Amino acid sequence: MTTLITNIKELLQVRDTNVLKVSGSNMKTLPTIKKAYLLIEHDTIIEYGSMQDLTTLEADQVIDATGKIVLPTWCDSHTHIVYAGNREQEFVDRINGLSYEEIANRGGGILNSAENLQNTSEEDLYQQSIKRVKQVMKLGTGAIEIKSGYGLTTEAELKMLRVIKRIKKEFPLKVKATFLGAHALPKAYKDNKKGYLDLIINDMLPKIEKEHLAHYIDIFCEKGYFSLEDTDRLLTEGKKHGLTPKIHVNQFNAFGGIALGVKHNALSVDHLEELKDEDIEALKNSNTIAVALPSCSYFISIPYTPARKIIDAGLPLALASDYNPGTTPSGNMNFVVSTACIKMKMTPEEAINAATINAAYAMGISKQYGSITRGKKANLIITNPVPSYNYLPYAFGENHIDTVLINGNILE
Ligand SMILES: N=CN[C@@H](CCC(=O)O)C(=O)O
Ligand SMILES: [Zn+2]
Repeated sequence: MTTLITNIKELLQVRDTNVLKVSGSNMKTLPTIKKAYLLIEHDTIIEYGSMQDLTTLEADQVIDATGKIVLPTWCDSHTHIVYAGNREQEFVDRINGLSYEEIANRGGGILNSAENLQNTSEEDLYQQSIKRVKQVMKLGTGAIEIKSGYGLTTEAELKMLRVIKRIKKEFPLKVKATFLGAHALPKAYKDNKKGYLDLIINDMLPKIEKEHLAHYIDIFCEKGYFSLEDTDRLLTEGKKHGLTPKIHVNQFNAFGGIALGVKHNALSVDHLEELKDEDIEALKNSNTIAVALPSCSYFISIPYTPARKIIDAGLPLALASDYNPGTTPSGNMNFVVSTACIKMKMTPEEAINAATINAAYAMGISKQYGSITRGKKANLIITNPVPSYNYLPYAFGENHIDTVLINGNILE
């Protein structure tokens, strides 16, 4: 099966195979081809170029993209899209004056979602979660990382990871699974953090490895959750089971978690709403990418990750949704890109780079996803007719997507 897209107003993010992420001032450049075509064979991009160089219109399917922009689908490298129920009551509680921390201290927050999930069957959890997966695919997400972390018992963590595995099997988008057993201290271990970490290390990790349930290991390295010492121990143990670190860090407090992540060769350090100069220094000359989650800052009114400081220091930055029931009940990457431009002063070029090629890097898939490159997966967004790509983040809140293709197939 071949698909030819013709008359593309502008084809965005055209890259050579060897570009796996872009850093610093290079993020300001978004390579494009105006008046372009793109040819897909089965699930793969095989050719593209200027319309004037197109020699044949022969293909099983031709899509005329006159006036439209084509770009790679979003890669969402940080989500908690598998969860049960919602936390709309906490949303109202926060409007009425309670903070995220106060709600958590009352047994709400992550523990609230964990209780709900523990009482939800695997089938029900799957059904609730795939509604959101279908939604984000329509919004242009073609690859997604999904974390566990609302189970907090061996049984419930494995349930979450099996649901993620099933999503991976049943849906065409690329899925990477992350084990986040150390998301919060469950009630049963309120005064026994060591006991809970022992449970994760001695019981959960071997089972996860045996069933091949995760690629990455995460921990909420934060005051009131898990310390540097806990993080060091868990990441060391996780790596023994073949899991690469990707950690939640510097969301509310900066106390050295980024340097620790870099020490463990973490693929990404995520959140970074609080950032010190030494954190920036720690990231320099590392393979670890910073991931910002602007929808989380928006929803719970915390500072935005200082993107300018990160990029202007020559570092790469990725953007992700953080889709979860507590701090970000939205997986809309179009909103993430707009918000990064509006609130974090990222240029449209930087934001699109951050949500495609750099986001693919942050989930370890940039060899196959995140740019328009011969041989990469044909995961594409075709927009409605728009004046330019600047219009996409500019006219925020409006759906600019006409068609999404995943593995070369039009999403119905
Ligand atoms: N900060 C830790 N984890 C999630 C939120 C968890 C929750 O409140 O349910 C996050 O990334 O924002
Ligand atoms: Zn998160």
